[in-house]
Amino acid sequence: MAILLRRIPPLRRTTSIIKCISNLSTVAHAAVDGKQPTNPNFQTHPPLPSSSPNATPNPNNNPNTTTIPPGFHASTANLPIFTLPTHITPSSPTHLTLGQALIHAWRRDGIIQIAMDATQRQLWADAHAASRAFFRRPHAQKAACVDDRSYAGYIASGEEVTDGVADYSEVFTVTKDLGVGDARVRAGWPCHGPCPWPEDGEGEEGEGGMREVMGAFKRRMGEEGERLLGLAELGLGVGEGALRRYTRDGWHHMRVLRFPARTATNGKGKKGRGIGSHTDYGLLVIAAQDEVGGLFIRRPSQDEKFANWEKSAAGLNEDDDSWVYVPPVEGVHTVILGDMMQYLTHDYLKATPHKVGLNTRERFSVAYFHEPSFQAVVKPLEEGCGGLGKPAVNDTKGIHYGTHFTNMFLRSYPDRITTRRLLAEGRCDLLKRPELRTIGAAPA
Ligand SMILES: O=C(O)CCC(=O)C(=O)O
Ligand SMILES: [Fe+2]
Repeated sequence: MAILLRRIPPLRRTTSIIKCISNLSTVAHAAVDGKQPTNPNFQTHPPLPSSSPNATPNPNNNPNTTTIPPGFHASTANLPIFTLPTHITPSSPTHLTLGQALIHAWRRDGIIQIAMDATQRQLWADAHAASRAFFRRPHAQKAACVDDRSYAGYIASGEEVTDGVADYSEVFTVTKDLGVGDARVRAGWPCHGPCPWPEDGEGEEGEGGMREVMGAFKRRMGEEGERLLGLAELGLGVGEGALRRYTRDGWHHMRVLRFPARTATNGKGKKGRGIGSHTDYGLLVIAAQDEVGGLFIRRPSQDEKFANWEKSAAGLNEDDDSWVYVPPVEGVHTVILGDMMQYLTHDYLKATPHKVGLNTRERFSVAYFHEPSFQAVVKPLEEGCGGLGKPAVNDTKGIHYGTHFTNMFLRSYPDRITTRRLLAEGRCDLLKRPELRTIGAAPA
């Protein structure tokens, strides 16, 4: 189906200062924006095809401003919904056009929506139910789900810190589930260890438990992540595998999140703030949210410069008015970009700053992070690839993803047992070892 080329609806005002932006076509968008995000170092990317395969306008067509959390002033996004093919064929003109449309949408909006298929809808329903059941457990049971080698497991409301302020999110993090016998765990690799599932030690067989449900959800998200990267390679014109070479043995992880109602917090954070403004670390963040609403993003802008791997982008512009509210749309995943995508593409695709506000009711979401391997040294894509042109910085050293991930988790969880053990045992030094830099590292 085609993206409809239509006139932008007039800006509508609701009781609060909510602007309605239609993102249904490049032409319409340019009318709002007046400009496409550009980097003077790069050639202009081909324009978004006016009719793009596999993209439908949001059937709501009226962006749902009614779910915006109280106290927030923001535009409301009305994003097209893309449908992904089951397999990517690099020689397919249709897939090329779709890849270009995705790249354009990310550069324009900072976020895209992907239609869930029937299996994904079921997996999300199961994950949502398992999440509700987990967070309903007594605090002592949840708090027991920690491990001092990995960052997997429970994070209480107020335990995570973004830009020095406690987040009200309550989280169950899923990282690669590695037993204590695993060679990497035995060698003390930072962040490597078991995932402490709530059903462990409860004598259940595990069927239908959190491990199984979240595992199935995560695997399916992983397939979607690979398809999206395949399409992104086509859309960027960077050659098959230019992005996916990093995701072999990817350090994919997931955050299962609950946000309390704004009136039901424990007082450790800031009123109405669920998670502060931040960018995430890797390539893609694929997320599902329930019907409550709370996610805000910032669209890419030439005026906003940040590089989270050099200097924390957390808290950036958190309280200004230029945020875009992403209303929940049933049956879609949203996909935003992470730091490594920004670095790889020399800022052509920027990491998407986002934050979460607390609503009048509790909210549940799951964010899946499609990442490079922990051992990957990520290098900017080569000069001359597709529309990328000349890198802004001649950077040949690259970024070791495992180090970036570890730094981000040390910063977010200063008091966690995992952080204390990691620092006490001086295990960050291991991150420099050649066996932790086996993908994309310069030959010794
Ligand atoms: O809840 C959401 O929609 C986003 C959560 C998020 O930003 C995160 O977990 O990093
Ligand atoms: Fe995030």
